[in-house]
Formats: sequence, structure tokens, C-alpha cells
Amino acid sequence: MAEPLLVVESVYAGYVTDLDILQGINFQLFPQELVAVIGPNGAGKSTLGKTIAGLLSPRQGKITFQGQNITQLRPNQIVQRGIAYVPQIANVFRSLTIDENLEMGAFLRSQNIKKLKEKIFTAFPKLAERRKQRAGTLSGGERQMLAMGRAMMIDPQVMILDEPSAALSPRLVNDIFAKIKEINALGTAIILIEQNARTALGLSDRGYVLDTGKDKLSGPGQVLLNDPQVGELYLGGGKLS
Ligand SMILES: Nc1ncnc2c1ncn2[C@@H]1O[C@H](COP(=O)(O)OP(=O)(O)OP(=O)(O)O)[C@@H](O)[C@H]1O
Repeated sequence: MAEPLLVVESVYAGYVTDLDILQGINFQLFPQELVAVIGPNGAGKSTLGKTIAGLLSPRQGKITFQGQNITQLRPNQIVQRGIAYVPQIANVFRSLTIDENLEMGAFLRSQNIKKLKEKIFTAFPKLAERRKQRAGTLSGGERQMLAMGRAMMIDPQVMILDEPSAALSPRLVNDIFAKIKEINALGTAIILIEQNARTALGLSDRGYVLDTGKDKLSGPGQVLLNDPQVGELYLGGGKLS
């Protein structure tokens, strides 16, 4: 089996002194994998994403990317290494056009901007049609696509998507998930943080179920879907599918 791209080992992290939200969490991501992170409200899913992205500093434990210790790197250094984080809210510059938003995403690159932009417009034709339109005028689904497109401007090895389906209509949720699959198929490894547990596990290679800041369960998406323990954590018993 290939070496993991990203390894989170026994990480503790939190927002306020003496309160650990992540409590010794372990997580691995292999090259080109699509991994879902699911779990009840407040389990620490977003906190895991933010900690990998460097927005929170681990108090204990280690994070390794491509064999190098990135535990104490700043967010900009982590982006530079090739890990892009797409937050759940406020993930685009509303007063800038689509074109400008994409160019801001490429601030760490001086070349290939045009090529990357074309690649993103091929993936998201709706954005291409409206490239001169301000992001604030886009629908929720379009804004989510723009946020993903902007993250793609650094040509990342890993994309962390924090609840991309939040607040979208069911039809748009399907569109977003289809795009996530496409981006993953082009070679980007993806960490998909989701409330929408069934769908996320259904399209992922593997999944992690978080509970009170720990990796309670992990395994292939389909195996977790059929695991009665997973159903128990969410639905008070029974299978997820
Ligand atoms: N900026 C913050 N400051 C203080 N506490 C926070 C902050 N952000 C999150 N928390 C707390 O950390 C805990 C975990 O939150 P987190 O957002 O990681 O959970 P989650 O699993 O993503 O939940 P949800 O599915 O509801 O988004 C919660 O108790 C939350 O109140």
C-alpha cells in the first residue's frame, strides 16, 4: 500500500485554555483518496479540518504531510505545501467578481494562472459564463463551486471541504457532490467534512466517524454505511442505509 499523504497522530487541540475539542485524534489520508469525516454536531469535524489547515495549533500530537512534520506551520505555509481549506461560510469575496476571486486564490503562484483558471472553468462551466459577475450575486451552490474553484487555484494535493452541502437544496447537493467526485478523479485527495453522512460515506473511499474529538470508527465508506454502530451514533439504532 502507498505511504499516507497526510497523517494526524494523537492530536489534541481546542479554542480556549484547558478545553480540548480534539482529544487524541488519529486520521490518515492516502494519495488521491476521498475520505469522509462525519459525526454528531459538535464532534470536532470542523476543528479537525481547521487544525490540519493550521488555523488551530495542536497542543499535543503530530501532523505529517508527505513525510514532513507540519504540526506547527502557519496556515499560509500549509497552503504553500499544497493543502487547501474551503471553510463552510464566508468562503468567497462577495464584492469581487468570479475572475477576481479565482485570481486571489492564486496569490501564491506567479505562473500558470491562466491555465489553472481554464481548468476550473472547464470543471465549473457556470462560473465561466459569469466570470465578470460579483460573487455576492451568486446562488449558494454557485458560491460553493467558486470557493472550491478558488482552492483549486493553488493546484492542491489535498482539499479540505468543510460541509460543502450546508444550506443547499437537494438538487444542488447532488451537483456539488458530483463535482467533488470529478475533482477527486482528477487526482486531488479530498477530506470531505459532512453532516450529510449517508451521501458522504456513499461516495467516499473511506470514512471516519468522530465522537467527542476522537476517531471513534473508521473504514471503507460502504462498510461504515452498513455498520449498526454508525447508525447508533446518528439515529439511535439501525443501519444508515
Ligand atoms: N471558534 C470557536 N471558539 C470556541 N469554541 C468553538 C469554536 N468553534 C467551535 N467550537 C466548539 O468546538 C466544538 C466542536 O465544534 P466543531 O465545529 O468542530 O464541530 P463539528 O463536528 O464540525 O459540528 P457541526 O457538525 O455542528 O458543525 C463545539 O463544542 C463548538 O462549540
